[in-house]
Amino acid sequence: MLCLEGKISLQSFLGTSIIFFTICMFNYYYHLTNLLLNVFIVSFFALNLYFILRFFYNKYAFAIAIRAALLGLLFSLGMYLKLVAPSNVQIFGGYMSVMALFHYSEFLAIAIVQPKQVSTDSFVINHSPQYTIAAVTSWMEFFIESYFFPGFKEIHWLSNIGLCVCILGDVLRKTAIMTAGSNFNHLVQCEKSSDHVLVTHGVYGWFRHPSYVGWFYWSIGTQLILINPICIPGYAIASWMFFKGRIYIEEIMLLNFFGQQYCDYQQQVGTGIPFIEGYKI
Ligand SMILES: C[S@@+](CC[C@H](N)C(=O)[O-])C[C@H]1O[C@@H](n2cnc3c(N)ncnc32)[C@H](O)[C@@H]1O
Repeated sequence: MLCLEGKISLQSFLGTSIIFFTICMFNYYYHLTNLLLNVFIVSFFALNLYFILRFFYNKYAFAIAIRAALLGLLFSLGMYLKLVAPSNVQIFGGYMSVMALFHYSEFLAIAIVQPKQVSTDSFVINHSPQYTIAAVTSWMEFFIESYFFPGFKEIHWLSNIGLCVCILGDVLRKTAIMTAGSNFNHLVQCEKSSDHVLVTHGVYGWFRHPSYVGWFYWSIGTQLILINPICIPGYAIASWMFFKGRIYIEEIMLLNFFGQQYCDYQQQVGTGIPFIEGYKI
């Protein structure tokens, strides 16, 4: 059974996705309004969402509902742009949908496996200042290049490869969360809880850090979608450095928790991210 927070988020995400996508498609097929007007209509509804949700939900539920609803709106707006925007902007629509789906499904996955710990942080929207700076930098690169070299952003087959990388990365990450279940936590745990067990089956039999492997490739995939020649290597290097540090710290804790059992696991299974060894005794 999905917890209350999960249900609220699902209703809000699906509600706005379906409503806005239907409005956009109706407009698109019957040529009722043009693209810019549609973007304006969706933005106007987004403002109204605030008041509608505030009316229905208490403060806590509202904080979840508004985030999920806005992500649903971003998801549907992205799909719409992918279909109807000028050719050099279409790929930004795909990027918007991928981002929205990733952040919403992070929340939903935690709501399923860790219902007692789910909070607005579970959307990982404001993961860290570096994450936000990286996102804004990639948007700037996209729009500058799309203005000066529009043809460059029309290599759709390349962008679609990025889309596939993102989908596979996200599926791997969510599979890892589901496999680890209540042992999974967005924050690296420094104290072992009594019910924490070492997971080594399923995707944890392929890689020691499958959710990081998925996130690593997903992050590079987002830049491939945007065909951002500067951010593609930039994201690869930044993500690699981030996960190298994260895995090192996490494995010190895991060795403390599970001792020889974790040592044996390290011998049998690699981290999954190229050239990252983890912490070895
Ligand atoms: C954000 S999760 C990441 C899990 C793992 N590194 C991955 O990439 O799938 C971090 C939490 O998972 C726990 N964890 C990591 N690997 C684990 C494993 N194989 N079995 C059980 N718990 C694990 C850690 O103790 C930490 O609190």
